[in-house]
Amino acid sequence: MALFMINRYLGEEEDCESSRESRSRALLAKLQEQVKARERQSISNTPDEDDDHQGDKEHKKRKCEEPELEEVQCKTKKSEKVRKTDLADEVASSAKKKKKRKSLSTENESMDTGEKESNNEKSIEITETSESDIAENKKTEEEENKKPEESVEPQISQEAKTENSSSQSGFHILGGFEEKTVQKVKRVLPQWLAQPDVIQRDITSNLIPISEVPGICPTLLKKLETNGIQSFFPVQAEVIPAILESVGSGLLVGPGGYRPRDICVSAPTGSGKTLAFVIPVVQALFKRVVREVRALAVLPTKELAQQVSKVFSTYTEGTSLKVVMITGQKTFAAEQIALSENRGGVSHSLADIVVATPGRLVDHINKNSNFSLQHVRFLIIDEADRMIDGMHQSWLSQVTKAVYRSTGDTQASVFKRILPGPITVASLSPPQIPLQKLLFSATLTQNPEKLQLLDLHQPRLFSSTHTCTETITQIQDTFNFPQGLTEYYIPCTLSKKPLIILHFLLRLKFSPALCFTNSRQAAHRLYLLVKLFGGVEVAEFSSKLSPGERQKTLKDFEQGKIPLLISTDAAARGIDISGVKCVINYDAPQYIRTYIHRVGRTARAGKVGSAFTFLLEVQEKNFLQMVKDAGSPGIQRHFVQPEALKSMEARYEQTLAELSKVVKEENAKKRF
Ligand SMILES: Nc1ncnc2c1ncn2[C@@H]1O[C@H](COP(=O)(O)OP(=O)(O)OP(=O)(O)O)[C@@H](O)[C@H]1O
Repeated sequence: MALFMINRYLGEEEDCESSRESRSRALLAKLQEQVKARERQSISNTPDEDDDHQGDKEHKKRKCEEPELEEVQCKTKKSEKVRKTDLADEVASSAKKKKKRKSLSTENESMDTGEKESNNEKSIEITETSESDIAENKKTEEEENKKPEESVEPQISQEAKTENSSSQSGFHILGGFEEKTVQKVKRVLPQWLAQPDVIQRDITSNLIPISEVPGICPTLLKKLETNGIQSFFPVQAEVIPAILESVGSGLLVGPGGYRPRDICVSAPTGSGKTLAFVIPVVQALFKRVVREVRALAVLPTKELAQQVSKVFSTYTEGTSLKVVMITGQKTFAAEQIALSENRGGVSHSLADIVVATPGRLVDHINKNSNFSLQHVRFLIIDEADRMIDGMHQSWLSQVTKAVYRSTGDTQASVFKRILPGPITVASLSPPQIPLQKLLFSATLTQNPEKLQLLDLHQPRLFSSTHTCTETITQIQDTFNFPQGLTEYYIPCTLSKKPLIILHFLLRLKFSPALCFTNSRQAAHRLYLLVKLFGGVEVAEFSSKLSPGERQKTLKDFEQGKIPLLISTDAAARGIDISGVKCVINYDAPQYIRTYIHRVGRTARAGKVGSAFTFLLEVQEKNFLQMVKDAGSPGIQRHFVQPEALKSMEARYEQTLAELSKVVKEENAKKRF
């Protein structure tokens, strides 16, 4: 029975060593045969002019082959790495002999020599004569790796060609200028990232009745039905049983006494990721006896924390489980009171589930001595890619410290927590409460280096973007877009942008519409312009508003009181506003992740929606390439006829004049 599993990142190098050695031996034998044949041939040949030349060639070839032979012999003995070093040594020693040399730096060279030189620009040496040896050594090395079974004949004739051409110029240029098929650099991902559990992207045709998903308790099934959930979305049907399975042995020990695997989920915007963690976490906590903070959900913004806290509260309602939100919306003291109480001189937790923003969470860890994370079983990181980017705040290391903080209690507790190290018999005894990380995002990075920052334990990935290692050639991450989303771009000029917005709202009745700008100033200016133009109710949403104002604005927009909401990226991530028919990127987003989250405010939960991006001529090429590379199913061109805007132009000019007055007034007010 396997006691534990060791994951190795073997990549493509797996088992290459022995096959390379046998290939090297085969090549060596062939080369030796070849040399003997030529020797025989040269003895039998009568010397005429051509033959002399041929003899010269043969001599040169042999000369060229000698290092090749040596090299191959070396190869049979040494590993790939050592061979590379030998080659480098040969280059160096040959270089010493020749004094005249030049250095040429070229990126093409690195492509030609494939993996070996793919990372850096290389310095290529140009010498008068014997660099051909080096070149041939290199070639042999390459060809040996590529097609070992081929005869050496083509190499030699190619060699002769190179020599002919070099004899005209007097020196050899190594690589770079011949047309060669360039090998694409393949990205090698660790197995858990390369082979995830696949989640279906199409929600509507993959709904699973809630009763068919195993392990959900009757209380929660009833609550789901009460909240209008008859079926689970694909991400929920996959992830809920996986989390429930990891708490199969109870809250205090992992399955079989081992630490459970961390779970990462990458699924499109609006695919129902929130319920995918709320349901299993709530069900797992039903079993708890003493109230302690056992689940901690961390989100990047107050609005998102509020949204998630609301879902937790819905499913814990009527139970003894308590949800507390710490985001800075209330005062620190008020949050302290909500988190714990002092009874008989001993602090008792009042929360089972804490939903927090990282800044406020760190404040409580450092300044609230009654706030304990020592019993946390689930650490939920929503919008995980954004949270990784915010890692410079070191919130995660502070949380980890707080989770494994020693109480100073010298009494040996059965469930004492120590920072987990490698799995050994000693480390498994006594068992301890495991900390399981649950990561969720629509744009989870596939960059192992970034994910490494989260210190994941044997992670398991659920992803709707299934990419197999063999096919991955690009470095950029690819993502899945919601099935019901139609993407458009609108070629336009700066001055026409506001008119097109008005045309969309007033004529085409594209509402409710959520319009994104790249800055607070731009959002405010556009808001003023549309308001002054008249004919459509409009509101703005940005960090300029107070949390209360932001909440009210979102509510009014959701209720249909405001058909157009102009926002910064403050509303781009995670915000779930039902019924948004259309997203307009008034300013094209700079990053693909921003684009995916912005357009993901529509076409949610299996519904349809459209996204329009205004593009200036200079932006078109790069933007369309970025969207294509990210895996977009296709972005269509939508052209707005200038005639369609004509009738609005006079009023628009007038509005612009009014706008400059209003802006001046506002600026003057700010000064006083
Ligand atoms: N099984 C379900 N049946 C019906 N509606 C659901 C179901 N699951 C989730 N929803 C609804 O789908 C909407 C989107 O869900 P949620 O906000 O969890 O998406 P998400 O994947 O977290 O999106 P984002 O990546 O943008 O944050 C919500 O309004 C939610 O109530």
